[in-house]
Amino acid sequence: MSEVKINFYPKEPLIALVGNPNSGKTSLFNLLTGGKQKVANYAGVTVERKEGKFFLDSQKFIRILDLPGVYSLYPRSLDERITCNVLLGKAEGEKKPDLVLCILDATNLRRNLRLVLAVKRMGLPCIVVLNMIDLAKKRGIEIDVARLSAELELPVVTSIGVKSKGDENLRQMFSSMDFSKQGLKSLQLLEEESQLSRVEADNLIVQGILKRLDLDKIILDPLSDRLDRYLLHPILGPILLMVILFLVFQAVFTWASLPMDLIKEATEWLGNTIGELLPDGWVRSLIVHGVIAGAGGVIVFLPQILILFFFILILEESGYLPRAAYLLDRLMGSVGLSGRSFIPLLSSFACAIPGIMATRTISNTRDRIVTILIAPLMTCSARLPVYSLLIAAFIPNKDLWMGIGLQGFVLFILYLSGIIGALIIAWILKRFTSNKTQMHPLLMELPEYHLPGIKNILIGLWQRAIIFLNRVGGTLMVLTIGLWFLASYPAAPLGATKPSIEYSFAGMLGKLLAKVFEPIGFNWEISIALIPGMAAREVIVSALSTVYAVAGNPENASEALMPIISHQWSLATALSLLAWFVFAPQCLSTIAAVKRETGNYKVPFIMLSYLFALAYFASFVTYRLALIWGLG
Ligand SMILES: Nc1nc2c(ncn2[C@@H]2O[C@H](COP(=O)(O)OP(=O)(O)OP(=O)(O)O)[C@@H](O)[C@H]2O)c(=O)[nH]1
Ligand SMILES: [Mg+2]
Repeated sequence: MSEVKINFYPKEPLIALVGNPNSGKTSLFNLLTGGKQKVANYAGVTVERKEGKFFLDSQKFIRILDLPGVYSLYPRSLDERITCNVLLGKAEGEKKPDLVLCILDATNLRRNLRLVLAVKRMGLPCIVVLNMIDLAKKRGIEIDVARLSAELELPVVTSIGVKSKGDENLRQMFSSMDFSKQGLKSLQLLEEESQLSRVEADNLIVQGILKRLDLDKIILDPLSDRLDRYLLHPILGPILLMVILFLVFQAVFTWASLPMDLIKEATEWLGNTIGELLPDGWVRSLIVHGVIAGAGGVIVFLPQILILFFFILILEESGYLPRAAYLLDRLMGSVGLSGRSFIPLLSSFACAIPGIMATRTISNTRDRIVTILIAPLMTCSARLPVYSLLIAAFIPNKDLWMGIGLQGFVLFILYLSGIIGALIIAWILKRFTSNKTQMHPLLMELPEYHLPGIKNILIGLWQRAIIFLNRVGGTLMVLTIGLWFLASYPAAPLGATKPSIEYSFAGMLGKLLAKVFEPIGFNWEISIALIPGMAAREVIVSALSTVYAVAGNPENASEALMPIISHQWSLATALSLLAWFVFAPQCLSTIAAVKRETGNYKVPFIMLSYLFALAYFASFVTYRLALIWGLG
């Protein structure tokens, strides 16, 4: 039977937001539609098309599409192709837009105007939006909007993407427009020319316009210039980058301790109170051992995740991140990657999935696949609870030097191990895959420094918290309850001498698995917890809480996990488990995302196998060395 594809296009008018990367399209999209898409101060943040609604009145609305930024309409990478396909009406399941909003960075008209000419040439109705008009004014760039509109033969409005009523002019324009097909006049199509001459011709046209509007002087931002003299200095720059990262990890431990203690006390209190209220039996065991011990064990790490993201968001919004890419370009080049891979790898510190999606900005396929393969080695936020638990239980909280704590230092080393591992793997992959394409030098735009907006940061943190809590309430809860069941049944036989969990399904399975993991120092409790931990890394924390709660002393049901493991495990085991989590692919959604983004099973299969092998090897070496040093 052949498949019949039916495309259903909603009848509402469709507006597409098009513009150079980092010109503020997503900021405006969020303002117009009330959306909460990711905004950050570097090129290539948006890599998918996103849809939202703009309501003209209580019933009528316009559909608005946010698109990846493009420099031209000759796509080089996957994300640029998405935009071009939408404009050409070739995007799957989407009609040709009825209107295009060309979003321009008003401080850089020279580059931005070229795209307007290209869009105009496509024959789509178009409105030009001069965004970042606040920055332009501050820098003394005065744009005569009426004259620009006359020059372009297009309507022009100004906007501020970061101010709450910054989209007012656009809203007014929408409300006065007739969105019927006849109401939107298409622009005249210019005749076809060869590509090169067209680029040259466009440059001349833009130059002419700028000259007539008295805007042909290049006015740079003096502050960005001055800051870059230090932050991009060949020696000082990398040192400052290291210091910044190091301080972030210190803060993750020191700032979080108070809120973490509060959450810990609250969960213990809740566990004990509910434990006392409920009669002894399976319901009490499920709620206290399964739900409260499991979820409480993980929620306690929320403050650390938020502190980490607070810094990441500030670095993103300020415009420092692409500078870090620039600083690390040579290092990345030495292992065969371009600085283009930096932003996707950096996104992977939040979670490998958006990182893998961000590889769409990499035009070279081999580079893209290598970046996808090493993305899971960047320490994602789901590892933080695991690292944090083990560090707090096994690494003494003492000062190394001048207020620098040992715990923060170990966390820094763990992050670094992932990065070094990734660089080594990239280098090996480069040796074994033929690379016929030439290395391209990094051509990346350095945006100007902005003061991060409080609102954007708060929205970003809020979203992170929601993602984390949803995972705790969803996947984690289901798996924990499942594990509680396996750990509680079948019940121990009469006259049993050992803890009941040892007679349960989980106990039996754990003992079987322990044979595989014994050489790297994992006991059967860890072995069993690794299985639900495949769904998501932080699940191992709740799984361990549940396993030990079920196995533990029923009198003190909600005893915290930390003191238990620090008693029962050797330091060698803890270090080995840390090494395991640096490398192991304990995340099924990442594997699924790789399959989706590469379209085949080969890459996810290679990823799973090499990561497991690497993790086992790293844990084995760590464990054996620790034993030799007498840490067993
Ligand atoms: N001062 C100022 N900053 C703005 C304005 N509009 C956006 N920004 C900032 O500019 C940066 C880029 O904004 P985004 O909305 O992510 O840009 P984008 O065009 O969607 O970028 P890509 O998705 O990478 O193509 C962010 O740091 C915003 O906070 C504006 O009008 N004024
Ligand atoms: Mg965007």
